[in-house]
Amino acid sequence: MSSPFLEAVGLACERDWRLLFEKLALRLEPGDMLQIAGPNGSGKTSLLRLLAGLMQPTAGEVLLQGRALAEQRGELARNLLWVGHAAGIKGLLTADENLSWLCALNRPAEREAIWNALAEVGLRGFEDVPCHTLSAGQQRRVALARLYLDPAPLWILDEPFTALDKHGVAQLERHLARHCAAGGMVVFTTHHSLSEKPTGYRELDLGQCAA
Ligand SMILES: Nc1ncnc2c1ncn2[C@@H]1O[C@H](COP(=O)(O)OP(=O)(O)OP(=O)(O)O)[C@@H](O)[C@H]1O
Repeated sequence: MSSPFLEAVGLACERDWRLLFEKLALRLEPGDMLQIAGPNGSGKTSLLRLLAGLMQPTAGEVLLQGRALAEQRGELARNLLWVGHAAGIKGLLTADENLSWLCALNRPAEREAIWNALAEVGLRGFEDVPCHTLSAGQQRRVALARLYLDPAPLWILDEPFTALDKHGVAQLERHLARHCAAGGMVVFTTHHSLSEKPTGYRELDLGQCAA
């Protein structure tokens, strides 16, 4: 039997000497969408950071295609797109410049592709203005434009719906569902309840896994 795309085994996470969760297991296969739920402070962001290889677990391990994350740098960058809670956007750079350098870290993107992605997220006409002049929702949209540029199969998204208006929320829900329908995978946190759930949708409630 082949390994799952992403797997967590016996995962424990301690922060500031507090055990947030332990013995946590999960598996992700193409088409899966996993929503991490739970109260404030239950460890949702911490779990996403563990799955993205940005933090080391207190116990257990995360495997990407059967191999420990820690052993995989190039594969990780090719397979995984991380969009954190903070939009990660530099205020002095334009939307175009922000996306150029964010993409350059993994897969450089052509200017035309960047402008098309910005149009997809409703930012036509805002490509060349410094991001500090954009609203919070528009800055979030700049960060989310990466979901139209990066072919990584696994998206790990921390509170992607934050600051989006109703139309933006609906559009992002559709885009995530389409990604899963095409064989991609999404792991995300949100306090928002999805109105569109693909077949592979599951929820993991950290409130129920508290140590
Ligand atoms: N950088 C850090 N250093 C030490 N402790 C941290 C750090 N970041 C978070 N924590 C602690 O870890 C716990 C879980 O935080 P985390 O951000 O993972 O929770 P969360 O479920 O995502 O919360 P929220 O719903 O408020 O976003 C909290 O008690 C928090 O104080």
